[in-house]
Order: sequence, then C-alpha cells, then structure tokens
Amino acid sequence: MKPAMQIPRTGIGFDVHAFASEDKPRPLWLAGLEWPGERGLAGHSDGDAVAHAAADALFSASGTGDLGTNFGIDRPEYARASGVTLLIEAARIVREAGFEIGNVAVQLVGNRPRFTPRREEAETILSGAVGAPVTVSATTSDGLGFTGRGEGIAAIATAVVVCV
Ligand SMILES: Nc1ccn([C@@H]2O[C@H](COP(=O)(O)O)[C@@H](O)[C@H]2O)c(=O)n1
Ligand SMILES: C[C@@]1(CO)OP(=O)(O)OP(=O)(O)OC[C@H]1O
Repeated sequence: MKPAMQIPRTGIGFDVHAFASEDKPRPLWLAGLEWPGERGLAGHSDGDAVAHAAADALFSASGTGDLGTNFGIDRPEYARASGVTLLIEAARIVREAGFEIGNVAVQLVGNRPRFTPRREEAETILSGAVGAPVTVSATTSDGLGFTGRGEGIAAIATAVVVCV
C-alpha cells in the first residue's frame, strides 16, 4: 500500500544583533565563522544572528518554541554560547520532537562583513551543524535603516521539516 504523503512544514526565523560598543569590543562571529578585523556583535551568546535565525526557523517549522524558550538569557550555560552550538542543539530538539529536516535558507542583511567570499565555508559549517543543507545569501539594505547605518546585522531564515 502506498504510504500517506507527509506534508512538509515551513518555518520562519528573524534575528537582529547590534554591533558591540567600541569600549566593549568583541570578536565577530557570524554564520558560524569568526571574522578577524570586523566589529563584533553584542548579545548574551556570541550574537551570531545568522545561526539564531536558522535555529528559530527550525523551531517555528516544528512547533518547538523559539530561541528564548529553548535558550533563554536566564540560562548561564548559554552565555557566550556559539551560534553553531545553539544550532546543533536546535536540530537535536527538532529531531527529538519527531521531525526530519529538509533544508534551511538564511539571508543576512548588513553592509559588513562582505559575505560572498566566505559563503561556501559558512554553508559547510552550518549544514554540518543542522545535518541538512543550509544555504546563506547576503544583501545590504541599500544604505537604509539600522543595517544601512552600520548599527547591526539582521538575518531572516526559512526552514522545511517533515514529520517522520
Ligand atoms: N554583507 C554583504 C552584502 C551583500 N553582499 C553581496 O553583494 C551583492 C549585492 O548586494 P546589494 O545589497 O547591493 O544587492 C549581494 O547579492 C551579495 O552577493 C555580500 O557579499 N555581503
Ligand atoms: C541566544 C540567546 C541566549 O544566549 O541570547 P542572545 O545572544 O542575546 O540572542 P537573541 O537572538 O537575542 O536571543 C535568544 C537568547 O535566548
């Protein structure tokens, strides 16, 4: 007998982190990579907005909450946590809830860092963390808004999961 078709579920995630103030410098971690010479992002964790948006899209698709409910800032173990660590844990939670992950697509919005030269490196690391393809694109906001003024970085993500 033909098995019933599993209808895929989509999810969405969005995250923003401000650049750290100059008197409290931090390294930049974004899309699972360190970016030497670039201004770091503020946050309880390492501020990796790309990894956070990807994790939130996975939680959204699987109905397993969001970043705050799974990794709240009241949890000292997540202080300075890397985005890749959070993404690995997010994928584990999603699979434990009975889903397989199809893919995750993320777009970062910001002037810097110039992302394209390291896109493949980032996609390899993030795909390894999720255990499914993660693609990342980048755009500026044409000089407009907080990303255009260089105050921070935004990332938006979608994910597809299937109940197994
Ligand atoms: N941080 C960024 C932003 C953009 N790119 C690349 O530049 C292309 C053009 O960006 P526009 O915002 O002017 O459309 C974009 O498609 C990316 O390939 C980048 O590498 N890093
Ligand atoms: C990741 C967490 C937890 O360390 O902290 P932040 O680095 O501040 O990141 P954010 O995207 O604001 O939200 C979720 C938090 O729970």
